[in-house]
Amino acid sequence: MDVTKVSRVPVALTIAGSDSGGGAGIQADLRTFAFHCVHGTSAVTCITAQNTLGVTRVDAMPPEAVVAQIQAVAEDIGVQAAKTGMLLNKEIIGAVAKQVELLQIENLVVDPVMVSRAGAQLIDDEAVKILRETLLPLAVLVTPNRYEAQILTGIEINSLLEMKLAAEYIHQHLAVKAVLVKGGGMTGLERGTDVWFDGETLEIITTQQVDTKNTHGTGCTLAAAITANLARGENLFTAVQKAKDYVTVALTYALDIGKGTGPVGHFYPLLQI
Ligand SMILES: Nc1ncnc2c1ncn2[C@@H]1O[C@H](COP(=O)(O)OP(=O)(O)OP(=O)(O)O)[C@@H](O)[C@H]1O
Ligand SMILES: Cc1ncc(CO)c(N)n1
Repeated sequence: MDVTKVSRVPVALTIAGSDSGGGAGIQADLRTFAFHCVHGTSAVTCITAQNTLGVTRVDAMPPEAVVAQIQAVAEDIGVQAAKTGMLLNKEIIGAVAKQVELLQIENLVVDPVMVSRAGAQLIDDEAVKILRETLLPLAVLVTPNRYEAQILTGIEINSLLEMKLAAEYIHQHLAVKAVLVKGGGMTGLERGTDVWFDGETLEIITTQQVDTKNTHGTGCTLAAAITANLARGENLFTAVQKAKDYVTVALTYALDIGKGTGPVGHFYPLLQI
């Protein structure tokens, strides 16, 4: 039998927390990379005990362990694009930012995980400050949800207009190249509509609204799909548009598991083939 070797495969790195329930974090990211035929590598920042009902415990990794994982991947395998998710504390955020700079990791997507879907703040104010000062300036894109955009801007977001104002504010004041304010946490017509701003173009990115309660991991999945598309060489805006389409299909195939908010169906679109 002939042995076929894939000699060139794009590599993406996720720097994020583990979700024992398998719906968000590292688990969602690696499945999303795999769906996009991108080799997924990871640096685990924390271990969450989590299911569809919520998070019951979080254990942080030592920052040195996070650094060692990033270095092991970057120095040998190489990284075409990377994303950060739940970074948890200021020590891990600072250490990650330093490595991204040292190893010259380009195509960095920062999903600034700060608030749980239930509205609880996951990282303290000092960690938000370090994130703003050290990591955001290194990102090609930051993807806050409604609540994270509120924390980053101080603007209360209840409408599309306020999402636009927040996107403009984040670009102007936080030294990021581009921003996508996500609308999964909005109500009414804005639910599922995102706002993109790169300093020149403000775009409303929308697909059809999916009527499901099972939306766990949508944010991780979107950022991971953008990262995978960047690793494949897409330009940033196309990477975002394609990722938005992927999340919408994955939401359509969301899994009705557990008693709470189930995860999106990362591979279920394949069942159609
Ligand atoms: N019901 C829905 N219909 C269509 N798109 C949705 C829906 N809910 C979320 N989305 C989309 O999913 C993506 C993720 O946005 P969301 O605001 O849910 O992120 P998030 O709060 O960070 O997610 P999570 O914390 O659950 O991982 C966005 O593109 C958003 O528009
Ligand atoms: C580990 C982890 N990362 C990110 C999120 C946000 O969805 C979550 N719930 N858990």
